[in-house]
Amino acid sequence: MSVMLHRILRPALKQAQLLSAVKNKQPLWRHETMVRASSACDATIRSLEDCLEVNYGGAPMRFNYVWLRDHCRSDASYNSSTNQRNLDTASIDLSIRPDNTTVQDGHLVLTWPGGHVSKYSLSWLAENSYQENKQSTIQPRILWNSDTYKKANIPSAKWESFMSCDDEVKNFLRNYLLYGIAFVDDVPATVEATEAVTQRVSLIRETTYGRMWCFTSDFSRGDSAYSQLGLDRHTDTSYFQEPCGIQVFHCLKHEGTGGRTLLVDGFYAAEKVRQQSPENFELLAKVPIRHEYIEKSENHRNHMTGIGPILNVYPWNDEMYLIRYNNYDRSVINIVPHDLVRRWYVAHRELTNELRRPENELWVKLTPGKVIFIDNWRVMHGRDSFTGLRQLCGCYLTRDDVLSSARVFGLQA
Ligand SMILES: C[N+](C)(C)CCCC[C@H](N)C(=O)O
Ligand SMILES: O=C(O)CCC(=O)C(=O)O
Ligand SMILES: [Fe+2]
Repeated sequence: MSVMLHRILRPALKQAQLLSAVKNKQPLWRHETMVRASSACDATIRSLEDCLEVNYGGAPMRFNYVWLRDHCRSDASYNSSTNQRNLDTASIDLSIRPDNTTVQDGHLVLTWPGGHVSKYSLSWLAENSYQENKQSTIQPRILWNSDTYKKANIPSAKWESFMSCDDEVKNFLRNYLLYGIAFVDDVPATVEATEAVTQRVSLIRETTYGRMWCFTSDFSRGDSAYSQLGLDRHTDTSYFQEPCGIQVFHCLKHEGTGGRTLLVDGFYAAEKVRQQSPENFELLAKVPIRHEYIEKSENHRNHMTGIGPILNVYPWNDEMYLIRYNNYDRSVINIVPHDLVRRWYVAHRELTNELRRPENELWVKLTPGKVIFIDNWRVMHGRDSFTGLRQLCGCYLTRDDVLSSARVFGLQA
């Protein structure tokens, strides 16, 4: 029974399920939904040609013999204090089969030729079976447009508790993972405080723009961000082979008009394209596009390029994980045959139309004290043109470290 519960909760929660789970404060994540098998002897085993079939509550699970030997958790094979493998996988006979197979005390026990014994808890096997994982999402998300984001009424974290209380950081990260944006309020309007806030969740990713950057419309760099011009929705550092994962902004000062920040959930728009025109979605996910940053000024010389499709999708479950969309920084298309080029422009237009629907635009005015974290692999940002002195500080964060912090809190990322 407990195993069944585990099986029902764990696979990819769909949008509606996610929303109602959030509302009812039910567990959303892998670690929170894990339910251990209580009964020891409800498994049956069948030895097949190259795998073992384990029947343990849900759908039959199949484990390849080499996989089983490779995943042995005995001290000789695995160091459970460092969580690293000791075993040399290349030493396993690829036609290995166990001499003996039994189930004892909720564990599968295998004796291999030569006498080595491997034990696996049945619940661990259930968690790690292909049958359990094939449909699961790596990153559950709630896709939004302006209306649904506002209706969700997500609270901002507050500086005082954010700096002192881990639960506040956990809640903040939960929202960040689900929506791709999250706010911390009441932050002192300084670069130092902004840096301190980011260091509660991650390491700062230093780039050519610096570690913490503070910029204004002074044209100090060869980029339109350093002007008073409006900027259409885009993701940053599209010209990196690995675009920065997270962007942090804090407006320290604005004496003038305009300059609101535009936010658009790129995955929401791209999923619309996937539903309406799968062939266009596929073009955007396959055709390689180069982005480029060429800067040649007195103080800075840069030539960065990043090549990849606009939409990046995990091949095993079709889940989107990265959108690279920046029409300013998109470079020459010269590695795509002309007939594909035409079709790509049609697909790009459809995505752009979705991204530009007014109902998808969330506008916020960043004011001193309000720090925003933006998932730069998912949510686009832009701004209104503005007048007067406007000073923005912030930084990029290393994605791996943000996700690591989230996992340490038991969140699924
Ligand atoms: C954020 N900061 C002002 C430091 C840099 C802006 C980089 C702008 C560039 N066009 C891009 O989209 O990547
Ligand atoms: O000025 C802004 O609000 C944002 C500019 C921008 O797109 C950037 O700095 O990445
Ligand atoms: Fe930007």
